[in-house]
Amino acid sequence: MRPDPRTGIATVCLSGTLEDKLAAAAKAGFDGIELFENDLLAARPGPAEIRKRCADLGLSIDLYQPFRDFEAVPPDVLAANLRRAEHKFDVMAELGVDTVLVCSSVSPDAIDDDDLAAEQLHLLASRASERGLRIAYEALAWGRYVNGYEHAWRIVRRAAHPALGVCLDSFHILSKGDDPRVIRAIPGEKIFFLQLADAPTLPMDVLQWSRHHRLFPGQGDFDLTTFTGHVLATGYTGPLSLEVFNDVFRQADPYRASVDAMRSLLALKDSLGLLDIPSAPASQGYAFAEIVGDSGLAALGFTRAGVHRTKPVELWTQGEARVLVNASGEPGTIAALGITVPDPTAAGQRSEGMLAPALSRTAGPGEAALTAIAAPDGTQIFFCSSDDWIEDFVPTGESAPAAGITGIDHVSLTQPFDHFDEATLFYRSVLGLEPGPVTEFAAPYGLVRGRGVSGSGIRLSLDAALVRRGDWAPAVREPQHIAFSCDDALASARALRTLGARVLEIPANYYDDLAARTGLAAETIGALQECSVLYDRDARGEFLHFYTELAGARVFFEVVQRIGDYRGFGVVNAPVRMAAHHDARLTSTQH
Ligand SMILES: O=C(O)c1ccc(O)c(O)c1
Ligand SMILES: [Mg+2]
Repeated sequence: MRPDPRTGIATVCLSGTLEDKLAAAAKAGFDGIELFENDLLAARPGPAEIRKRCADLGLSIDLYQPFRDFEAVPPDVLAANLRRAEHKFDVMAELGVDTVLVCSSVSPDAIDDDDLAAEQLHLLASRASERGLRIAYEALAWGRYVNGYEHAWRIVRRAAHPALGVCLDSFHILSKGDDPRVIRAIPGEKIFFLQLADAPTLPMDVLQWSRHHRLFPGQGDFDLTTFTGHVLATGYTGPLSLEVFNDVFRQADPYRASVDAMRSLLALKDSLGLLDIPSAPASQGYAFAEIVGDSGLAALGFTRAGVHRTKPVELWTQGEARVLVNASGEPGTIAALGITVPDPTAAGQRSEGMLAPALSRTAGPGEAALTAIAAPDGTQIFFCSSDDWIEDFVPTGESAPAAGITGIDHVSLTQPFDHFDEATLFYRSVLGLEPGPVTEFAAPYGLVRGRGVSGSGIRLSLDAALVRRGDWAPAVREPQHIAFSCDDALASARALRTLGARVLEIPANYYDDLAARTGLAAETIGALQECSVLYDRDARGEFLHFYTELAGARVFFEVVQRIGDYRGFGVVNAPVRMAAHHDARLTSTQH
């Protein structure tokens, strides 16, 4: 195995005072930091004291940043810039940091002349090296003349000073679509620093994109595994350091954000084969989903198959679908998911390696001891091997008429907006689920962002309200739901009605539009409408689905039929579903 690179995080990623940021980064296990100048300027302790604070916390200060608008300027500006630099060098000496990031100029004073830039950077590097310091030159994607890393490297090569190298920042390189393979042509010892950031693909101004929408690796659309692989292939031995400007992270609890950040580097290292932990479990699907409170599952054709030996929990089954109904806990929530994996111990070790909080469980004598972890939204995830856990339930011998439900298709978990990206990365890194595309839609009370994460037998749909809501929107959290699979949605909808289930009624307007949109035969539309079944299709197949009204305070059920290889979740229909649920909620509270 290759040597394990050190980890770093820029203080600009985190919220709070500099002291808060340092404490959080150290507690999350980072080896070092990039000290962002503004964080130093606003701090009460002086540079020497900060140096000591970092040393006490076991953090090295790996980079001082940024130094702006230095190169390729007229002589009078150069003199002022060198004066400015000497002052920074004094501060760096006190801090005990040896590398300063110089980002490419955005100044109107700058001149489009690589020779001049090289000459002046050479001068700066000589001044730095007299004091044992180094200059890492970074091309900002919006630099006035230098805005690509190959250009920055050409200038560094031309300057030919041992104290001058490049700083590579994945955002500036990948946001512009530059080819990262050329990195391999740079000698590792000339890469003085590596900054890592992911981002969603957004067709917008690159400066705004960079300053507000960066994400930790694995949360966005960039391929950071390949990118980092190129950098490590050069022999680069510096830290993998995160530089993520993100409005949400900058308001978040800095420790929680630091753990999320550290998880992103662990997952990145894992994807590069640099981590010695078990790989993500090859799950075989849902063992169970657990809800709290009265569920109305009987009307869905479920049988109360067992009662737990020691806990107030019932096992309800239909086909391969198994739902645990827990009488204790916060009513109307999805409390837990059970996932069948080949090796629960290995899955637990991986979870621990990815910083997932382990839950301690009390198993009675002879009961299955399940490995459990907590997802960011508090949902408990149990790793089950085979179906041993079912032995914990005493069979009731009851049986009830079924409604064609065959299993659990997916579970939809509503996320607090601020933890949406954290949740995606959590499921990706801990369970190996692959995120699908991000979708956004206008729901009755605002925009909602949704994203599916799925892999071997497990599908989760995550969604979050896009902006914080004011007084107008109802003060309820969006409900969560379990979607069951079936082979014939129309037949199941009819069976459920017969059993007395409250199927969510869909307005006629929806079916008018559906006819126009799909060209489905009138009889088909009529049957869908009669059963309040919604419809979607993609290039791979079709999707028929319907919903129940809210069963508890925050839980409802969906029944879905996938035809062909349809991979989505019927997101186009979500606004209609949400409006219908809201209607149903109003109607039930008025009665
Ligand atoms: O947005 C900026 O100004 C900025 C500063 C320093 C960096 O390393 C960077 O990538 C961007
Ligand atoms: Mg940068």
